Amino acid sequence: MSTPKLELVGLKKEFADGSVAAVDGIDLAVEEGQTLALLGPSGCGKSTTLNMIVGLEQPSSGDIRIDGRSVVAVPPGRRNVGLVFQDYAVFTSMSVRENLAFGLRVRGQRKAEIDRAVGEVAELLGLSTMLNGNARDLGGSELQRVAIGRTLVTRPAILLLDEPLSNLEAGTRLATRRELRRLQKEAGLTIIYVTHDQVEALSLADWIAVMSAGKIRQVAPASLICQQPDNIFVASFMGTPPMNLLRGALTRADGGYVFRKDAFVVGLLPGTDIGEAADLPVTIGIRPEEVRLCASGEAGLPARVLLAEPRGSETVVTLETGGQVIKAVIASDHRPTEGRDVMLEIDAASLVLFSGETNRRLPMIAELRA
Ligand SMILES: Nc1ncnc2c1ncn2[C@@H]1O[C@H](COP(=O)(O)OP(=O)(O)OP(=O)(O)O)[C@@H](O)[C@H]1O
Repeated sequence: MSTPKLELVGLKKEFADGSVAAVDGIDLAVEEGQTLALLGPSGCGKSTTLNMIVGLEQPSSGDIRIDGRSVVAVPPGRRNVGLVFQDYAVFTSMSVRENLAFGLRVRGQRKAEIDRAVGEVAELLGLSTMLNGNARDLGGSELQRVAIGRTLVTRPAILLLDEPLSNLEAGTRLATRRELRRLQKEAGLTIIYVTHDQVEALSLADWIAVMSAGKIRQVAPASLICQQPDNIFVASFMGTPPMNLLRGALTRADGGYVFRKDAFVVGLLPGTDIGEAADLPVTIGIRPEEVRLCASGEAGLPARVLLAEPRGSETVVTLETGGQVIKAVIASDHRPTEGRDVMLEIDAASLVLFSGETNRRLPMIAELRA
């Protein structure tokens, strides 16, 4: 296996005045050319992690390796890591060109080299026609691109982006997101992208690391993390709306198992062997996208529609079934009326089980079946 571009090993940060660790022993590897999103609620330790990678904060313990070499003792300017904050850090008294050239000029590079590097980065970021304009005349998206460009001209081995889109309004944010995606593909950069916005993380990153309370709860490909959360924290954090989580018990039935919570009963695939989980308390995870409303006359679980909230082509439906309240996401053209009785179907192969004791995912039923 190749050496990861960046590796965090048991990385920990305790601030002098705090009783809890802001970053509590995290392990993470990012391969060259990958974009990894560090995703988690406010205060979970994302920025502190970035600050340690770039060298603005010193770890309490653990190691940071770039290309296999520890950089903990290397001063920030020599780590070859670029950090872009949400506040653009652009000099509004300067032109775009001067802003882009700044980092190379302070390093004493020759004018010809600076011009070439600035030209390349401006081209990559779609700023070529704006080079002579003043930064104070730029809009939010352009300012953010200049901020990224100022970092890119120094050719960082790793680019760290800390909530780079959060100061932009919705329309500009979408456009800048597309620009970032293109940049990342064209320049083959290794990027760590900090955000609390999962839609942004899912659309920009190849891998997602979900953080809470200073710890990494799961690292998984963006395409898998919603379907296969490792634990209840990730299951309840990912997805809009997140997975329905019901705590109940498994009992054996007809050579397979059923999950029961009061009057809510759902069968698991017959013949599924979930070993130690049998007769133990479990939490079942039902993705809202896997709850289907049956056509009229079709048999299913009886339910009542409590609420139907359209959001464009999809509608989030809140249902009461067997004494439980669950959410379903269905196509808006099949939107049911509030208060109506319906039948629903839940695909047994899509259910996710968590141990009631450890809150960790038990082997996926779908995996066992494969
Ligand atoms: N310089 C500091 N001194 C003391 N505590 C700090 C310091 N910086 C951060 N913290 C604390 O460490 C924890 C993690 O903060 P951090 O800013 O890394 O989280 P975050 O996930 O980036 O949050 P946000 O999304 O709000 O920026 C918080 O409890 C915060 O109050």
